[in-house]
Amino acid sequence: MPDQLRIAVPNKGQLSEPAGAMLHEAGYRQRKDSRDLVLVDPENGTEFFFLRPRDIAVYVGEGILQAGITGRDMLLDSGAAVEEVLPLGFGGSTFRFAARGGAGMKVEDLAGKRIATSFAGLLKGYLAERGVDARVIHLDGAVESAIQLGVADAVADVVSTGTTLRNAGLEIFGDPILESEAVVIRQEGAGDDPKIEQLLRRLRGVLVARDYVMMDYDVHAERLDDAVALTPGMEGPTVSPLHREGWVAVRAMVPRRTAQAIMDDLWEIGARAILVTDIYACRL
Ligand SMILES: Nc1ncnc2c1ncn2[C@@H]1O[C@H](COP(=O)(O)OP(=O)(O)OP(=O)(O)O)[C@@H](O)[C@H]1O
Ligand SMILES: O=P(O)(O)OC[C@H]1O[C@H](OP(=O)(O)OP(=O)(O)O)[C@H](O)[C@@H]1O
Ligand SMILES: [Mg+2]
Repeated sequence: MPDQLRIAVPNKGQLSEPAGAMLHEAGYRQRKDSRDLVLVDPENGTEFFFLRPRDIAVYVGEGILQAGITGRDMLLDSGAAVEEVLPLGFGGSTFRFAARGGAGMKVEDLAGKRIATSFAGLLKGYLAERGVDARVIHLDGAVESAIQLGVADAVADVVSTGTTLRNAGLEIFGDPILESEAVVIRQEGAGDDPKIEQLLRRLRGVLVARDYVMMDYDVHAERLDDAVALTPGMEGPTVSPLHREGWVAVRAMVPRRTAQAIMDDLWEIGARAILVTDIYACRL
């Protein structure tokens, strides 16, 4: 079926489960068995290919698959002809330098040193941009052992909580090399594709449904302007008359993160019957 949309999804690792969950929330079928390599979703005219996150940019860059989900760090490391089209808000990490604890190493000290990493392309690009002449030692993983074992003087690695580096007796130094998260990628310069646009609209809908809640409340009409200032909504809140004289009902989307604080403020201006509900899905 030539007009099927073909999408690459991480088959394992940190991005696999959250990527599957997000696609599921966006209305796509997801695999039941984590060993499945392909999943056909005929209702949505889409095929999902489960691949190593590191390889996804290659498949998309070669034009074999029309879009993929991978980490921004992996996309930049690959050097493939792909572009980021939508950040997805999970798989967040930073890519950082680290050295032996107490060594007090600085980025300027890296000249002439050996730096171990699994992201050689990304690191070489960063060093070249800053004119730092260091030797990059490319390892497949477990980079945090490289200093202890004497193969490198510093490492550049993925950091989330920092526990892995700390446990290896290493200390972060310098500014973050990169802030990464899971992203949707497409081939560079690929033209408009209505099926991709639909996928992106669905995923944006999931992001909004995760980040926002629906708030309903009643307030005296005299305080409506103050209330609207607290809950401006997307295009302005819906305001409906209430049977009770002088009162109105208001409905607006608000950020989930600040919902409790907004309820406190609404209460202060006399709003009552304040209700918050989840948004199951949306298209803005
Ligand atoms: N602890 C973490 N927390 C959040 N995101 C992470 C973490 N570790 C890695 N990532 C991100 O997840 C993406 C994929 O990394 P992952 O570690 O799953 O792949 P990998 O290292 O190639 O696979 P494996 O760990 O199975 O060898 C990268 O973009 C990375 O930034
Ligand atoms: O800062 P932290 O919270 O400790 O997380 C960072 C670690 O997580 C990832 O490892 P992963 O579990 O993917 O194992 P890997 O080394 O096999 O990639 C990454 O490669 C770091 O080593
Ligand atoms: Mg890993």
